Amino acid sequence: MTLRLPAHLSIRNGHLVTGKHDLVDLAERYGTPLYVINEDHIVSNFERFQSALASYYPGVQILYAAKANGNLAVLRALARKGAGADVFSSGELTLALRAGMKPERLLFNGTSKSTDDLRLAVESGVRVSIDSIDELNQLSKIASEAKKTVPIAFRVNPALEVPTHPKIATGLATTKFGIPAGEIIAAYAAARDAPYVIPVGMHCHIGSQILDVEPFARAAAVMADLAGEVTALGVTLEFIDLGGGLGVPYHRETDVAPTPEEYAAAVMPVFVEGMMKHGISPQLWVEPGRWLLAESTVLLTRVNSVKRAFKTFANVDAGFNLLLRPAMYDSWHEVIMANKADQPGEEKVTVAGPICETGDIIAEDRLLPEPVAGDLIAILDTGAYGYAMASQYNGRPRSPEVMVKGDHAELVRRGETIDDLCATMLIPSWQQE
Ligand SMILES: Cc1ncc(COP(=O)(O)O)c(C=O)c1O
Ligand SMILES: N[C@@H](CCCC[NH3+])C(=O)O
Repeated sequence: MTLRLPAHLSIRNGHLVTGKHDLVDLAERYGTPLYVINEDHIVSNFERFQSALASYYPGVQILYAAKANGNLAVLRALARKGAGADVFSSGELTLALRAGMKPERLLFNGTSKSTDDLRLAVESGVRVSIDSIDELNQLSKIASEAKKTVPIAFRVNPALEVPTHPKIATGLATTKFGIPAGEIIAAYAAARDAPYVIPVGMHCHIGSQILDVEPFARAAAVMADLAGEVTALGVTLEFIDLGGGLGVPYHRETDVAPTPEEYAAAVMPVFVEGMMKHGISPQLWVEPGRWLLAESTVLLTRVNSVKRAFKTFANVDAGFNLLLRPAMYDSWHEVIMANKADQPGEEKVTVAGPICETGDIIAEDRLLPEPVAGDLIAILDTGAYGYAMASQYNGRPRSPEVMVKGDHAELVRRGETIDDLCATMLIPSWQQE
């Protein structure tokens, strides 16, 4: 089996290597489990995504979906290239600002923002994507008290079916996301009349891990039509945000994933024609997360023991505490024996995590070199929604993250310790005698 490896990975002296860095050496140096992020790969993905779109339309702004991995080093790598961010909480908003992103390039998304969230949005000068009329009224009140005008967008629910896992399809009529397209004009009219908010944008996001470009083109058409209607209402749209969602080929042998160029070729003519038809030229914003990050990162995990019982289990030190996707969405991640990367697969191996749950299986029945305790397994394509969804379940401190760039390799998040597990806990007074 020859896998199509992500561009930053190669095999040298039998070891899996990212850029110039031997992953077996990095695991020795930093211990396992360990996330290893390749910054060069992220930056080159960013540049490629941006130029694919910019070749059709001048005002393109990429807002990285910070939920994919909110590490400051990742945000900063992208901020230095001019990225903004889609932020979905006060935490993500603050991280993006601390990473150096400009407030006017941040869109504060979310279906359920608290009063504190809305206050922070007003204070920090970001754009806010509003998800209901109730939220519009709350924001208007808070902004009026602060006497500060807030630029807003509405999140449109375009009622589109998309081919992806039902848990990550966000543009269906029945999901919790957005305002139905049929009610959007009334929402802009309300915003136009509400004090201290100014409608300047329109937002949608139809779902994630979408491997077909056609739904994105349909969403662009819906948005262009609505933009025409909103403009007729007297609103000046400064941006239209088509969200993220472009998928990656997790099944590296079989998945056919659209490139950013194919995405652009499907979406941009629809978008550009719509803008010309309505005589407007807002910026185009997009919010990729997975496409920028997924392939940049491997999760290294050590084999603690091997058990041959019914099937061959390689019991490793990373489970769904560190990579939830297989347990949550039955997701597929390729696994490679990083210390035997040039050896052929000989045995069907099930890579099982250390968590006390039957579902804690990272990869099932994969042809790998015969495993022994001490082997190092690399789980590929774990840069998006990997560490970001990690937990301390089963009393397991979260792993470190290392970033590599050219010759450099440095920790960008230290590993938690067992003391960290207790650090936020308090013993109640009645237990202290
Ligand atoms: C509002 C919003 N924007 C962008 C994204 C990023 O999606 P993806 O990582 O699939 O590009 C998401 C996640 O699905 C999202 O909810
Ligand atoms: N967490 C999901 C993606 C969610 C996208 C956010 N709306 C995944 O791992 O695939």
